[in-house]
Amino acid sequence: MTKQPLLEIKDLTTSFKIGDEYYAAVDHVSLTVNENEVVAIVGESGCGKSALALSVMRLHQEVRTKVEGEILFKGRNLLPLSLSDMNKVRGSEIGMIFQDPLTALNPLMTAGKQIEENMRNHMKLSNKEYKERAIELLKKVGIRNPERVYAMYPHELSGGMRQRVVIAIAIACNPSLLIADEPTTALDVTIQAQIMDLLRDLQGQMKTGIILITHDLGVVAEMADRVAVMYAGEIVEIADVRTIFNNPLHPYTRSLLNSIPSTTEVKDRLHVIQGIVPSLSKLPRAGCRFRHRIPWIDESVHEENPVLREVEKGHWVRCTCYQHFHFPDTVSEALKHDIT
Ligand SMILES: Nc1ncnc2c1ncn2[C@@H]1O[C@H](COP(=O)(O)OP(=O)(O)OP(=O)(O)O)[C@@H](O)[C@H]1O
Repeated sequence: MTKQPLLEIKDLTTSFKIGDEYYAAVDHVSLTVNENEVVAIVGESGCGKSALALSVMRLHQEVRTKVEGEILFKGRNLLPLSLSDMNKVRGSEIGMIFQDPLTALNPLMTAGKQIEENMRNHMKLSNKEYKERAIELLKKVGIRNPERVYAMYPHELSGGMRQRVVIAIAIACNPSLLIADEPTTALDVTIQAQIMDLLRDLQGQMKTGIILITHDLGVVAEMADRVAVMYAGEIVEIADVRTIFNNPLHPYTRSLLNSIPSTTEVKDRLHVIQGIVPSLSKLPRAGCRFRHRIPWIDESVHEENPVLREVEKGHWVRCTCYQHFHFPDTVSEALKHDIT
C-alpha cells in the first residue's frame, strides 16, 4: 500500500530576530510525513527541532519570527492561512503534545473541562456528550479512575497523569497528525516508558501520523518509521529507522549513535561527541556545518555547498565528508585536536 503524504514541509526557513538581524534556526528544511507514519527528528539541543515543530503549528511570536517556505497539510499550505482558519486546523486536525505538561495545562481548569474545551472549539455535541467523551478519552489514555480525574485540577495530578491529560486533549478531535515535542523529558524516568508505550498504542489504534521530537534514541528505535537527523538548522541525514541504526553515514549521525551508553561494550571516551551546537547567531552558515566538531578530518573532504543527496533509495545524506569520516584513531590524534 503506498503511503499518502499528510504533511509536506518544503524549503522551510524559520528565522528569529536577535538585535537587528534575523538568524535562521531552521534553514531550508524539507520533510514529508505520510499518513500513519512516525517520523522522528533527532539532534542535540539547539539544532532547531522545536523551531520546526512550532512553525508547523504556527505558534511562533509573529513579530520577531520569519517563517518562509511551504507547509502543506493534506495539500493545503498552512502558512498563509488566516488565524481563524489556522485555529480550525490546530487542536483538531493537528494535535500537539508539549515537553512540559504543567505549562501546557491551564492551572485554573479541571482536566475534564480542558479536554471539553478543545472539543467545543471543533465539534458540535451536547453537554452530556462532551462530558462522556472527555471521560472516555481519559480512559483511553490509561487513567484508571477517569470520573474522578475529570474533576481534578492539574496541581492535584502527578506529572505522568498530567501528560496523559495533555495527550487526551491532543487526541480529542481525532487528529490525523500529532506533533510530540520531547513528550517525556519533564517526567520521571519510570513514567517516561509508560507515556511512550501509551503514545505507541494510540498511534497503532488511531493510525495517526506523528512527528516525534526526542533526544532518546532508544525511543526512536522503538517507535519511528523514519528518522531525520538535524544539525545546526539543517537535516543532515534522513532514512528509515533501520538504515539509520544499521548504516548511519553522516559523521553527526554516527557521533550521536556512538554517544549512546552501552551496557555490553566499554566505550572509548574519544568516541563520545565533542563540543556543543553553537548559539544561533554564531552558527556556521557556509560549507559543512559539522566540520568544526570533527577537526581531525581533513578540511578538503567537505563540500563547499553541501546538499542532501539520495545515496540509496530513501536514504539522504548531506556533504560527501561521510565518505572519509572516522573517529579519532588514537589518543594522540584526539589530543592534537584538543578533543578529549
Ligand atoms: N524565539 C526565539 N528567539 C531567538 N532565538 C530562538 C528562539 N527560539 C529558539 N531560538 C534559538 O534557535 C535555535 C534552535 O532552537 P530550538 O528550540 O528549535 O532547538 P531544539 O533543537 O528544539 O533544542 P531543544 O532540544 O533544547 O528543545 C537555538 O539556538 C535557540 O536558542
